[in-house]
Amino acid sequence: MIQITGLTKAYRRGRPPAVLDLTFDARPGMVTALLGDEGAGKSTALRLMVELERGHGLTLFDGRTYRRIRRPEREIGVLLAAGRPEAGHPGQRARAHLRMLAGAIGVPARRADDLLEQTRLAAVADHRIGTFSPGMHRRLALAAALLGTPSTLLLDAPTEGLSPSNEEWFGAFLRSFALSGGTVLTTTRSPAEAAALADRVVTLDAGQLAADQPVVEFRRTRLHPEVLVRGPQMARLADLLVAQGGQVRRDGGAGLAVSGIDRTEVGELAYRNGILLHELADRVAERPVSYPAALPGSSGRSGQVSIRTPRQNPQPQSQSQSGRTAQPVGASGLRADGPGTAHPGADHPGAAVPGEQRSGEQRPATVGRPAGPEPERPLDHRGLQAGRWAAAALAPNPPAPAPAPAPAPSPASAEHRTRAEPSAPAVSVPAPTAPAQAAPVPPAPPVDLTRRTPRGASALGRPAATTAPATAPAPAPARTTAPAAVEPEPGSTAVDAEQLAANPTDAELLTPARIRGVGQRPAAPVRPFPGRPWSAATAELRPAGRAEPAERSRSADEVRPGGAGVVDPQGAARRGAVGDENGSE
Ligand SMILES: Nc1ncnc2c1ncn2[C@@H]1O[C@H](COP(=O)(O)OP(=O)(O)OP(=O)(O)O)[C@@H](O)[C@H]1O
Repeated sequence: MIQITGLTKAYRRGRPPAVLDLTFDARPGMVTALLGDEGAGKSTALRLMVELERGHGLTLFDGRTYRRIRRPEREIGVLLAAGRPEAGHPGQRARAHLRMLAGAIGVPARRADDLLEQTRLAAVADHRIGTFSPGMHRRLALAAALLGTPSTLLLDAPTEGLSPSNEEWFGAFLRSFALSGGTVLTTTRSPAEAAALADRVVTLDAGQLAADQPVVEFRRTRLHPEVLVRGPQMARLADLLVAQGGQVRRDGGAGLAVSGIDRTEVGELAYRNGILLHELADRVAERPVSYPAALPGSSGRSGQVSIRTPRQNPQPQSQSQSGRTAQPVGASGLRADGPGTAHPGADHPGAAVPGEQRSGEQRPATVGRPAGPEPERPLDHRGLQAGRWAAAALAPNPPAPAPAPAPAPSPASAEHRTRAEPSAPAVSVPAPTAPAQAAPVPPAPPVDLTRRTPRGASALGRPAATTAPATAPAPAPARTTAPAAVEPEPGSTAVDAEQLAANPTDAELLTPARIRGVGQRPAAPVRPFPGRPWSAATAELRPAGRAEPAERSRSADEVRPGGAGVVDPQGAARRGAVGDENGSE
């Protein structure tokens, strides 16, 4: 299961974002196509998901962010856009390349051979990658993505360069992968391809979600069949077709696109009238649409991300002091708030409706997506949501309202921190007895993760020194230091703050800075030769007679052998040798 929430990326200030507040799910057992024109933001979205790009938002793979997966190569197969990284070094042979990758991830070499068979590359397995066609590159890259036997595939334009027969093979492969329970998210520019490959089609327009539809709905609203006919006498044929009740429009110089009359009839009509045809074919055309109002069926899930505090968590099945029976919750600590849609954690039947505990009413607890086809939903106006998101990101933290007394969180909440296994059934939390003197705990506001965390603030978005209001008696665990509750915005995705408090790595991980990016600069300069005094290392690398004061701070580049401003003849010779080796391969 891939749960994508509020992905946003702006490459440059003042330019429209490449991806804005993108929120949708890709579910197991299904092929989900991310469809969009050139530059719609598909590749950027995929790169954000696997944290190759800095940005806002959150992507969970079976409840974990990419960097929290211990061995991602064994769980997620990634194929990025063609033209960026080629399948491998042009001088290397396909088999050797795949075996090398297999060794790197601890997979037996025979898996590489099997995948060469599966991807129809066995015949060219010992050819150099540099001699491969674009389609072969794609298949080799797909084989590499499959090496770790992943359960999830993220594929960027996987069919680019494939021949029609290999496209067919690839479609069948994706279908069988999904049927065996795998999750597939693949991008495409072609609506017809999306309709052919996918069970669900998510349409991106200029970086924003335009529609999220089951494929049947997509076909109905976005595609229509037509007949393409070409030849030298198209004007005459057009008159005949119109007389027969068909709709005809020009397609290129010597072509007609005909709807309302099937291919056989068009062919027969042309034959009876002695009209020569060069081409006669069925095709699927895209209906012209104006985004976003024309498209129904967006997921309705909001891109807002906020941390849910313990107070706002529905409690596990236990008798609280008030005598109410609380409902079991999902394992991942992430909930569905959005109208009619589930998101992180809410796939478990039994996930409780947020607000139940606040209102004190007993309501049916299940908010997971119902089995069977999804009901049609009104279009979610993304622009409005995005505007709210931007306003929230810019606004200062809202003042906390007065604290409201509430029952203490149950010890069963420790159970909730258990992560769900991929496609695991609902986690039914046992019903422990609530502590006899459960103290009321003041609730804390949800924190918008899309807002920058100020320096010195905790991962929950407020200074760690914030103290509990007087109404919160002891015992006071760290999380009870939160101020009063703020109603989460309907439709926001919530993260269990209790989970974050108990697991500092998670808390750290979910800070906006971490979600935004990777590759922060190290605080201290890197020493070129660990163990040696800094000044000695720099002196060794500096040309004779050009000594500098030892205390001068130098960047890692300056002191690295071969770095800028450094003479390192041995290093240069080594680099030359490597270059020759590569060239001669
Ligand atoms: N590294 C970058 N720096 C600046 N702008 C970028 C960068 N990468 C992508 N963009 C811009 O972001 C937008 C989305 O690009 P992206 O590659 O994600 O689109 P795409 O839908 O994958 O397109 P295509 O189908 O052509 O691959 C485009 O306007 C593109 O120009």
